[in-house]
Amino acid sequence: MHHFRYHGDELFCEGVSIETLARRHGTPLYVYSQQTLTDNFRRLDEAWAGVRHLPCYAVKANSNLAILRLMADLGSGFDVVSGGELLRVLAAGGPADRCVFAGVAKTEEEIVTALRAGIHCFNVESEQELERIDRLAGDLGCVAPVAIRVNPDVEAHTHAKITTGTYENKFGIPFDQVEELYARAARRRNLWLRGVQMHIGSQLTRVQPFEDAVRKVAPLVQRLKDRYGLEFFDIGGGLGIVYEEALASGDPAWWQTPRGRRMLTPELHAARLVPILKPLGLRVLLEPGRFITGNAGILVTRVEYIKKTGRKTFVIVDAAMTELIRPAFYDAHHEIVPVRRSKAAMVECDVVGGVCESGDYFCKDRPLPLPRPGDLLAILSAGAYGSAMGSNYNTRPLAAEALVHKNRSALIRQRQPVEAIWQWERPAPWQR
Ligand SMILES: Cc1ncc(COP(=O)(O)O)c(C=O)c1O
Ligand SMILES: N[C@@H](CCCC[NH3+])C(=O)O
Repeated sequence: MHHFRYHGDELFCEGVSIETLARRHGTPLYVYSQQTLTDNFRRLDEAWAGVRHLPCYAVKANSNLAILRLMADLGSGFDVVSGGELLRVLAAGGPADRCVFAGVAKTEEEIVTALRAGIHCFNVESEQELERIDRLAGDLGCVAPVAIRVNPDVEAHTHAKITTGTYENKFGIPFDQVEELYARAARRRNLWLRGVQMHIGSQLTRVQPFEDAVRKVAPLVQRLKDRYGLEFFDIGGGLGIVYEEALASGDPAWWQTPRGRRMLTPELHAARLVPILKPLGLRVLLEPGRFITGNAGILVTRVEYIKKTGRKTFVIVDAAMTELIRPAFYDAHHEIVPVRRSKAAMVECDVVGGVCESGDYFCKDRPLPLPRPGDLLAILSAGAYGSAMGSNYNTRPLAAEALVHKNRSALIRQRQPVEAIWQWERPAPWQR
């Protein structure tokens, strides 16, 4: 269950009013519910109780230190995709030996950082990367734990920009080259073949692609395990969440939404995959990102102006694509609700930000109770790939973030001071 509810006409996160938070911290403001984050993690963890497993939270979804600290306290591992994400996890008190490191472009510096920290495993995405890791481990006099990321070439049936497991994508090693590559890797002296990894895409709302991929890869994993004594099979993340009826359905991933849309649940996901995975006798690693944080966060924004063009009604707000780029980038749907419910007439609106891009919108032609300047709106399901994809475009400071726990709230990221945006810039020496 997520914990964003109306009490009377006022929207709350757990026991704290959103209006109060907006007054205290200003807008645009991200607000996260600790209970929702905790419930989501535990729900997924319990769904997989039938097999030895470790959820490794995908840091890219939301990398705020307080959220990483919470995940570490819940016993999560971490999936990182850069040296920076690894250092964040360590800064948050997360254990290096529960970090898996994916990414197609790992630099020498990142690999050395990860080797020195003692990570659980590199998820290797090319033969050249494997050679590089082997050489750097030799230089450091250590052995590098590796898993090869398999690209199983299955269709994930999700948005084209977030599918990762076909040969059209840059990720992983083509399925039919994997066995050969393990054989070559086994001959290298500084590699420890520890597992196999895959990840087919994000925001999957059907179990079938997961099942297709796991069924296809499992026999290969069995052979590799027999040959090299592997410890784990990491099946990645990708569990989708409800976006379209986020508030009403009350649940981050529920079998059926109020309007009858069928969604994938972690229970169904596990129920279909555990029977295929358990006979392998390996620990199963999972890399959930969106499922953990997606519906645990909202973006609170204030209406600045209303503008009618004769063709459109624009609700112009103080958040923009710099705070939440998903609608601009993927045409993603995010539910938008008033922080204080009103009886205003429903009007078809475009809710837009102030960035100088026509693509800077949160919704188009959507019926909303027409707000007035000064009103607050909440953009829902914004906890994953929201703040984490924030940018300084148009010299806009990164938004503030607050975490709510029952009746308490804390600012877990202060709004970026505007001068901080240009603090590393300077005129060239020949300028005035
Ligand atoms: C390798 C890897 N693992 C995990 C994730 C997390 O995905 P999601 O947030 O969809 O669970 C991603 C992003 O798609 C990824 O690329
Ligand atoms: N950023 C994307 C998902 C990409 C997942 C990372 N591989 C989103 O907002 O949906």
